[in-house]
Amino acid sequence: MTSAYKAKICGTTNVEDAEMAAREGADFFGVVVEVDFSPRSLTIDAAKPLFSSPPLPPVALVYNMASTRVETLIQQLNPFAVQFLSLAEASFVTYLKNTYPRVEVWQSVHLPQAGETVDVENFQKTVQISVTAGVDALLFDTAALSKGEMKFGGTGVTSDWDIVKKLMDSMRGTVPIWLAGGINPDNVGEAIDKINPYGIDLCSGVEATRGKKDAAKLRSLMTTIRGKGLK
Ligand SMILES: O=C(O)c1ccccc1NCC(=O)[C@H](O)[C@H](O)COP(=O)(O)O
Repeated sequence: MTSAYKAKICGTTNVEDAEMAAREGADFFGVVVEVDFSPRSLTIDAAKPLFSSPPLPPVALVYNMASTRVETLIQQLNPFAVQFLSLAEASFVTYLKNTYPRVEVWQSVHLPQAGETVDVENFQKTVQISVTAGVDALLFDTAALSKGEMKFGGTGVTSDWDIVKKLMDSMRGTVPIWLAGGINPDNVGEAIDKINPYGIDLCSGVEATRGKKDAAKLRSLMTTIRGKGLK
């Protein structure tokens, strides 16, 4: 039996944390690759040990990476999926799907933090373009300012879950939709109850220190996720 909700432990920087995520029952781990605004980012070379014999399907996250570099990443790391933090061109998504059929293409969509205005229609259009282009999954995350810089992920900040629900409900049944942004062991139950996503993606909410995961937080998170239903 597996949990009804998937869990992806992201911003993984070392093999020990990937193994810990697997032991605690997560389904995927994510590695941020060559993203300058992320303190958890690794170069392709530094990421190789995490991808060489992974304990879970590994996802490589990229932001505005040149298309040739994305192909180098795929050839050198052989990820389960490439997750675009910036909007991938529809033609590039189609090209990747045709050229590397075993690699999934995931697209992050960043909403402002809770309390800020959201152009829902515009988000719906963006998301529809990605789905039509053939992405395998969508991740609704939060973009937020930190120390004067806009960060597209790893913020530890939630977006407006009522708006996420509205967006998600309008896309339900197209591709799996993940919820990310400021989720932690204390609010994951409420997030699942409210949004009913395909899966939960999180990073800072299960860290002991920046870039290092915490076994107790991971266990607590996974206990709640598993308690939300079995299939
Ligand atoms: O972890 C980072 O530093 C990071 C930076 C830029 C993009 C993504 C990043 N992390 C990976 C993720 O996809 C996170 O799980 C997601 O953004 C949610 O992060 P958090 O709010 O910290 O749970």
